[in-house]
Amino acid sequence: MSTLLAIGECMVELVPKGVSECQQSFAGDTYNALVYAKRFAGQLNCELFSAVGEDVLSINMLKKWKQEGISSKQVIQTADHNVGIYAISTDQHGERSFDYWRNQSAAKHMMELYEKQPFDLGLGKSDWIFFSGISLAILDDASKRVLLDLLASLKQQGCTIAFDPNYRARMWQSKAHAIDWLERAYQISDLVLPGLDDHYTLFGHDNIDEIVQYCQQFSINEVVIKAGSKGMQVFCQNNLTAQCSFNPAPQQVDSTAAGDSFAGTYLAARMTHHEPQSALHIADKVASQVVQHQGAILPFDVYQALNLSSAK
Ligand SMILES: O=C(O)C(=O)C[C@H](O)[C@H](O)CO
Repeated sequence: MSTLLAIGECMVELVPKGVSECQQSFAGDTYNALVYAKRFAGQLNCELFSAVGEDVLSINMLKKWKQEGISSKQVIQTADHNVGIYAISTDQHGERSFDYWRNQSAAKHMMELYEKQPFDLGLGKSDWIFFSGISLAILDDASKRVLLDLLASLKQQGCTIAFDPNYRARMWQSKAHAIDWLERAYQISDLVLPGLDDHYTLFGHDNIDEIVQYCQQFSINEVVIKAGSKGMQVFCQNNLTAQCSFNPAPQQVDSTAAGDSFAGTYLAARMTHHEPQSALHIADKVASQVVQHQGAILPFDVYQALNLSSAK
């Protein structure tokens, strides 16, 4: 059984319902991707490397992961910090924005805790590892370095590294700070999933070709570009290998996790030997459904109704 390890932070997710109630679940970009990977390819062993607290919400979170089939063997639990929280707001077009309560979260300390950990967490047993710009942004710079060094050594041991830049401006000191770390991440990645919006904001790239050209300075095997209304394209060893035109959802309710569901499904499809073209179509289908529902994770029955088994 192949293993996909995601690295990052899962939080309590709140969707306010009126003034005094919230729909509560658990989400965070790399965790979201992992859930969608597991749903698409149940045969994969899906694990999250993170840190959580010992508070009641952290404990519930671990129970939820279990229900989703996500392993928490690689999770470090600490009594010193609690789980982070975020709340989703949506505008009239279903575009989401987030408020965060995560400055003191356990996940921010995951690399310090990892270095003090007396046991081998067995991260090197992973076949693929997925991390994001948010996985880096939550860490202080010294911990970012520890994480990237760890990933570089896991890559040497044979793990395939996948990275989604997932830029969140307010989590970085400046654009230059984000670019510096993002480029270090690109340098060690085998597969990347850049979005045109992020590349436009950070580098001024305003089309797919500019992103492809920029990526040529790194030795990335597979570049999966999400360009919104300009569609999606996959480049393997710099050659256009697959593409999919923009397929807007009939109604967008909440854009949360559109990119994460796409990334997780794409990775799971590639890990289970789908060609890029097939992986792209399936991932797009999942993302179009995700934006029609509130919150990051689709209810299981809604996911099942997508009937992706015919694509397997
Ligand atoms: O913004 C973050 O850090 C999150 O991980 C929350 C959301 O689940 C994620 O951004 C959706 O893509």
